[in-house]
Amino acid sequence: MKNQDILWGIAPIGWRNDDIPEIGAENTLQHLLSDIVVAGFQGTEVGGFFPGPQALNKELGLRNLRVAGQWFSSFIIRDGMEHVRERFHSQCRYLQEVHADVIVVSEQTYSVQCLDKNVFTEKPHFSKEEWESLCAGLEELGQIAESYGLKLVYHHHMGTGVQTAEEVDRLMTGTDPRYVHLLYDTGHMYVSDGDVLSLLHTHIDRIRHVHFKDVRSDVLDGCRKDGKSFLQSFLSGMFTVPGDGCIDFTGVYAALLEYDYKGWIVVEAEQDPAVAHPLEYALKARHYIDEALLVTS
Ligand SMILES: O=C1C[C@@H](O)[C@H](O)[C@@H](O)C1=O
Ligand SMILES: [Co+2]
Repeated sequence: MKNQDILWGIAPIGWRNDDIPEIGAENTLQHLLSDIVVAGFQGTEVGGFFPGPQALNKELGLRNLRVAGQWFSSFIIRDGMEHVRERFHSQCRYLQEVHADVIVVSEQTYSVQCLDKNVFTEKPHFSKEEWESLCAGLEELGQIAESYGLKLVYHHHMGTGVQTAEEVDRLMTGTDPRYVHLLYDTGHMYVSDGDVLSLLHTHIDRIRHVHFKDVRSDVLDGCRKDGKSFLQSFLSGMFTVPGDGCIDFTGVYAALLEYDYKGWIVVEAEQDPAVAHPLEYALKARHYIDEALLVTS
């Protein structure tokens, strides 16, 4: 059964968001992890508020949960590798101790992800030299990750220099497939390019981690029209859980199975937890996965 090669997770981002740490701050680790068990997921990703490895392993073990990975903001272009390496080693060490599979890297040089700028028109573009240093730096980080038993998966992201399918192509072409893998995030690709399947078909050989994020198209249109920032857009409800928006996840999931994808699919839907009840949305996602994806595969 191909389904068994896939682990289903849900990210803490619906409960608490590292991009705006004050929202959902009342949600404790124990609360989050217990909600994840109630909703029937096998694991999660590490949030900024998570404790050290010993305390985290204890809470995970009590609930039979696993950690898939954690986000790492790199500034290879802005700061150079000498400033990135040590921080990367330290995060890999942590992830190894909590038995994670991937480290999720996003180059944040010139990023408008957390700035009050129009995310639809003000994304950065890297020069030829910047692309070269980014690709070389990521290859080095990928080798470091391997030495800790982790895969470096690159996260294409709205408002950054690696956002569009064309930019992902450039990154994949410029890096060694042994060390630099790809995280496929449906929500970011839909908002950026309006199409989620092309990237999947083109780069399936590099995809080692998946984020299932859905998009409310009416909210997206409004945010685009109003020139909202990334943070304003998600607070307005641009993203939601799979099955609740406009992306056809049946096609995406069928393609992943067809290509024999093995690894995590993590539901990742950042919304304001004061508006979208995190457990309610986690259950909604689980119901959709069970009824629309798993029954037909
Ligand atoms: O994987 C992710 C991590 C978040 O920090 C980010 O802002 C979100 O959009 C995402 O896709
Ligand atoms: Co993501």
